[in-house]
Amino acid sequence: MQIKVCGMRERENILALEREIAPDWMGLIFYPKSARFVPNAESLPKTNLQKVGVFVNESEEEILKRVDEYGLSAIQLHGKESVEFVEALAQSTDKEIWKVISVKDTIEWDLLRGYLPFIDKFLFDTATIAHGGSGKKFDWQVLESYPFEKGFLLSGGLDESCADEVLALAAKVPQLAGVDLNSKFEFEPALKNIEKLKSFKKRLLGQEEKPTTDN
Ligand SMILES: O=C(O)c1ccccc1NCC(=O)[C@H](O)[C@H](O)COP(=O)(O)O
Repeated sequence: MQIKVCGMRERENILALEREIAPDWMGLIFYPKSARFVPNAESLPKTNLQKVGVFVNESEEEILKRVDEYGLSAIQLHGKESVEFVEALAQSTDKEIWKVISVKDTIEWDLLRGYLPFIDKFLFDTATIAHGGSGKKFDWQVLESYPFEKGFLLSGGLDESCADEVLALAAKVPQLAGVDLNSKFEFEPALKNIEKLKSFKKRLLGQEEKPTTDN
């Protein structure tokens, strides 16, 4: 099960994330209206973490510029990007492309089919006017009918208490490849609580120490 920690920006916090959590992915948000917006590359520390850039209805030119500038390994499209847009982007880059699906109540699976040849993952997040970072969960039951082989990430309001529920869903839907953690693990926007992340990771990956008994 992969872990993505999204909305990182602060130098020492990123270094602590790498040292203490070593997630599979670190998300950098390039949507100017987000409170977690990353304005420039200079303030970020050097890190070996794989970076995914989060974009909302951004132009291909701007996305590719950020890919080079920030050394992104993946591109997360978090707006209303069409299949045609994603196809063109896939022809211009060898980086992973993740398409976000914003979930209200139901998902029309057939509408997603067109993205499949051009993306590496779907990411399911809660629909919100701000596009992301809502801290709200959607009803994960809709994912139980996920019809594709392609892996996906689960996002939207995940918190410390979710680990068992995530594992239960993964047992039913093995395409669930990982989780995306954000606002429920923050002291303030873009400043993550490393201890909370640590305890969630232990629970999710089954490394939690079991209490010992005396007999
Ligand atoms: O987090 C933001 O501020 C944000 C704003 C606009 C578009 C995307 C944004 N975040 C992208 C993510 O992938 C978040 O991790 C995802 O929305 C879940 O956030 P949360 O509900 O806070 O766990």
